[in-house]
Formats: sequence, C-alpha cells, structure tokens
Amino acid sequence: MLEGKDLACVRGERTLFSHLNFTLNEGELLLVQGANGSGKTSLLRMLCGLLTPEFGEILWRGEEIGAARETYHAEMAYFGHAPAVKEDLSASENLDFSCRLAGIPVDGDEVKGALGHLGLGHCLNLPTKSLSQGQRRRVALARLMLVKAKLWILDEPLTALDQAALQLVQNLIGEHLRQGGMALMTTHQPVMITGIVPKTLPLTP
Ligand SMILES: Nc1ncnc2c1ncn2[C@@H]1O[C@H](COP(=O)(O)OP(=O)(O)OP(=O)(O)O)[C@@H](O)[C@H]1O
Repeated sequence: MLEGKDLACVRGERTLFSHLNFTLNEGELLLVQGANGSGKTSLLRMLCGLLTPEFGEILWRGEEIGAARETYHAEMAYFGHAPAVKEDLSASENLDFSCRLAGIPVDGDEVKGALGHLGLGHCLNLPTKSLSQGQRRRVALARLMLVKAKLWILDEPLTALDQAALQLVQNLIGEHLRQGGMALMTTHQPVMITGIVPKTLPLTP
C-alpha cells in the first residue's frame, strides 16, 4: 500500500496543500485533481522522492519511502510531465536504453511488442525527434509495459493523445490494475476505464 499522511507542500512563499491524506491499494486508481498550479506535479515529485514534503510522510508498505528507497524505486515507475525521451535515439533504442538504465533486461521482441501495442509499430526505427508530440509521449508510455512496476505514478499521461491512443493508454492502465497494480495520476481529461471506479484526491490549500 502507498500512503500519504498529513502531507504539506510549500513552494516559494505559497502553501500549495496541507493536511493531505490518501491510501492506494492493489487494483486501485487515484486521480489527483486540481487547477493549474495547485501542486499536482509537486505532489507526484514528492511521491517519487524528488521533493521533500514540508510536513507529513509517505509510506510504501508501511515504511517511509526514504528508508524503503531501494525496494520502493524497484517497484515504482514514473511518467513525468515532460516525458524523458532522447531525441537522437529511435523509439526502440529509447526503450532499450531506459530499461537497461533501470537494470531491466529486455529483448528486441519485447520492445517491438510494447511499441506496437501503443500503435507505434510503423516507426520503431525512426529518430524520436522526427515523431509528433503524441507519438513521443506514447514511446515514453510504452516503457510502463516493460518495467513491470507495481506502482505507476503518471503525470498527465493522456495529454496530446488522439482518440485511439487515449483508449489504448486507458486500456493499458486498466490491465495493470486488474493484474493487481496500482496507479496514481493527474489529468485534466475525463478518465474512463472499464470496471474501474477511480478514487479522487482534490488538492486545495
Ligand atoms: N522550484 C519552484 N520554486 C517555487 N515555486 C515553484 C517551483 N516549482 C513549482 N513552483 C510553483 O508551484 C505551483 C504548483 O506547481 P505544480 O507544477 O505542482 O502545479 P500543477 O498542479 O501540476 O499545475 P498544472 O496543472 O499546470 O500542471 C506553481 O505555482 C509553480 O509556479
């Protein structure tokens, strides 16, 4: 279980949120909601250990994430606001590279399968810089299929996707949850995943 207890976030002079509590269990989806600038990305960065809460604690399987760092990072995958893809590498090289960097061995067929699943089968070997924004985001999202993490932390994974890709990515999240995974995400779009009723976490100061 992932648990946030009495969390507060201050950026500059502003308290973005305080007294924030949530739990996330296997099979659950938590939608972090709030206006632009309310602190959604800041919260996700906290959950990844990239930002220290002003107050409160974040627990993974009952242990504070700093103390459980190694286990936690092995079980968590983060899809950032600006997806990390290297422009000069092809779609398949990007996936291969990022999985190796994370210590996850993948073979060419797995990479091809993940990219094909997200509708990128026809541009496996093109340099990422020649792909559209939506296609680049799909390359970064395809990584989720390979890293086999229990917890997905997704910052606006639905942005810039066309209707077909929206469906594919929501199906991917649904499949992850049905297999006992957990997901926490931000989005400004409606989320419709068959059989899943998301929990919501509104951010207010
Ligand atoms: N390093 C920083 N120093 C000071 N303020 C910051 C810093 N990083 C972010 N902020 C401020 O914190 C606020 C929240 O930013 P954040 O990116 O978490 O919001 P958000 O809810 O994800 O917004 P959006 O919906 O636009 O993506 C913003 O007002 C932003 O300017």
